[in-house]
Amino acid sequence: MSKQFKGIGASEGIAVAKALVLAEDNIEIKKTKVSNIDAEISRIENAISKTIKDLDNLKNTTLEKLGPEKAAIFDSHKEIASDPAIKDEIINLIKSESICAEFAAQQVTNNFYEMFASMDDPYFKERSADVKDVATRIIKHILGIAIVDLSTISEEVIIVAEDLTPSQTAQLNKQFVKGFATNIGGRTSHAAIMARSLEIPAVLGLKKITTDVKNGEVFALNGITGIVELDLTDSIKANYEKLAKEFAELKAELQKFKNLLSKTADGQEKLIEANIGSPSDVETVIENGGEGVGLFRSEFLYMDNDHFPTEEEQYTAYKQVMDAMKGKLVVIRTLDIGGDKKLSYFEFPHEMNPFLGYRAVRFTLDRKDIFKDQLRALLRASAHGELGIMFPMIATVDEFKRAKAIVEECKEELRKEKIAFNENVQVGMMVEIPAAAVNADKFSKYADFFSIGTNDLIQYSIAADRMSENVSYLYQPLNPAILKLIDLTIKGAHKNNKWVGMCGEMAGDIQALPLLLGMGLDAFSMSATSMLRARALMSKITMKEAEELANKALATDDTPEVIELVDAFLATK
Ligand SMILES: C=C(OP(=O)(O)O)C(=O)O
Ligand SMILES: [Mg+2]
Repeated sequence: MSKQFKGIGASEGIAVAKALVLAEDNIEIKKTKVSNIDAEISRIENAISKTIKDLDNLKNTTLEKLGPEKAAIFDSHKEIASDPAIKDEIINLIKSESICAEFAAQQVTNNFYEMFASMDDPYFKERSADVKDVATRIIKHILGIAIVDLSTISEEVIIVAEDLTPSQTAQLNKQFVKGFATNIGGRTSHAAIMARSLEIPAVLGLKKITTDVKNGEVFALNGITGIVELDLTDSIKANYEKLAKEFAELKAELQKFKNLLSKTADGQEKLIEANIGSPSDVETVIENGGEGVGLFRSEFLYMDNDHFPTEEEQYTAYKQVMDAMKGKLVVIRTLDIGGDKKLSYFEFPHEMNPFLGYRAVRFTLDRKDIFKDQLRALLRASAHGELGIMFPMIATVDEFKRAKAIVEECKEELRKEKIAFNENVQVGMMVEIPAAAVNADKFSKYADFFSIGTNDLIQYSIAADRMSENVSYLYQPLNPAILKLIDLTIKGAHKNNKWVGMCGEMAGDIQALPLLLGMGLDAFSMSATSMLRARALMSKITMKEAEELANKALATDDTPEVIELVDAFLATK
């Protein structure tokens, strides 16, 4: 019998290969008293300069292999290695306690590590891994321990390790490293980000995979499901090999769609776009052939900050996205804060139901000062491409009109200040509250476009918290009641010749795609890695068959019937 372990699928793909288990760096360091203090100081100084040299080399190879953004990790490593505070503390400890350099280095870097690791903020938690990586390198240099170079691997393996440090991942050669499995780490750890850039399948957070699998043992890893399987029988192994081959073929097939327009089989053009949370996400959008950004969740600019970002700070971020998208439509949503999205520097009033409370446009309409900083930044960014400004959580026509009036007020200010902006910038709204969906034909008299936010629309329509496991059985995008609200929204927009997109997760759902096409959705905005699959499927569907399917689905009584219809339809594609 084979054995299965479940971890976090952090980078898609399937691999079957021999395990290369990396031994943990358990370097034993004794507290040794020394008499020659100067000699110890030169040992630490030499080790730090060797470390900095290594990091320069790693930065250069990463720059060549993965580009500037990934190489930047080694700048932060270099900052740690050359931090005078760390070096001075080590030297002071050597002097005050007359101890050896390695012990002092371990002591000081451990303090920094623990300080970062104990912070609540995930950013700093992850920086602790950087401190550890740099510290290990310095200590190995002090002790003259060889630093394993993973770039020399010359047979096909899956690397198994406690964690993979950024410097280790940067050395991996895709030709031989077929995957990696680690005890710790999650989807946002460095190892995960690197794995996705290198397109190496990875399963992280497997807890004790370094002891579960033996060095040299052939095992399988599925980066999509997060499953790792050991003690493979011949037939299970063959099945994984088949899946790996199919995955590789599918990926190659999808690449063909990268530079194609999104079209149905009968030539109806649509837009397939991406949702992003920060300017750095744009790179992946372009790599995956995105035809625009359908949702930039601007709240991340506010959440990753210690103050409300200024007009200038926001303008810089928005302009960066506009420039990178080179004239393709970029829809930026104004601040959608409140609910579960909190700010460290602002206290929201305590409410019984924060998701139904003071949030998003309800907050910005109340805090015109904060709203205007954002709107001015957005208008200024509109001069650099094709921008859509979008308001979240609009519930009434009056709210939309009030928000739009503030845009007009900002435009007037900018005109007076002779600051450039696009006079015809589109101003639209999210449809994520049932009241807006039901009356979409009224809203579309005023809004230039809609984007359906199904993540919230579903939870508000079915009264099922999108976060609750207990009621997840109710949270069904394919519920015919949800389809009816989507249909009303699309018809309501088209009645006044406005376009309508979708930026909730449902837009990237393969089962939903034929139905959305059939109902007439114009733009589909999803995670960047789902775009090519959606474009490929779209190319196989005619509008006529999609419309017939949607009509049948709208006439059903409940979700299982819709699923049955869609699955039968997809089986023919
Ligand atoms: C896209 C949406 O917004 P968010 O997930 O940010 O609430 C939505 O509600 O569908
Ligand atoms: Mg929402």
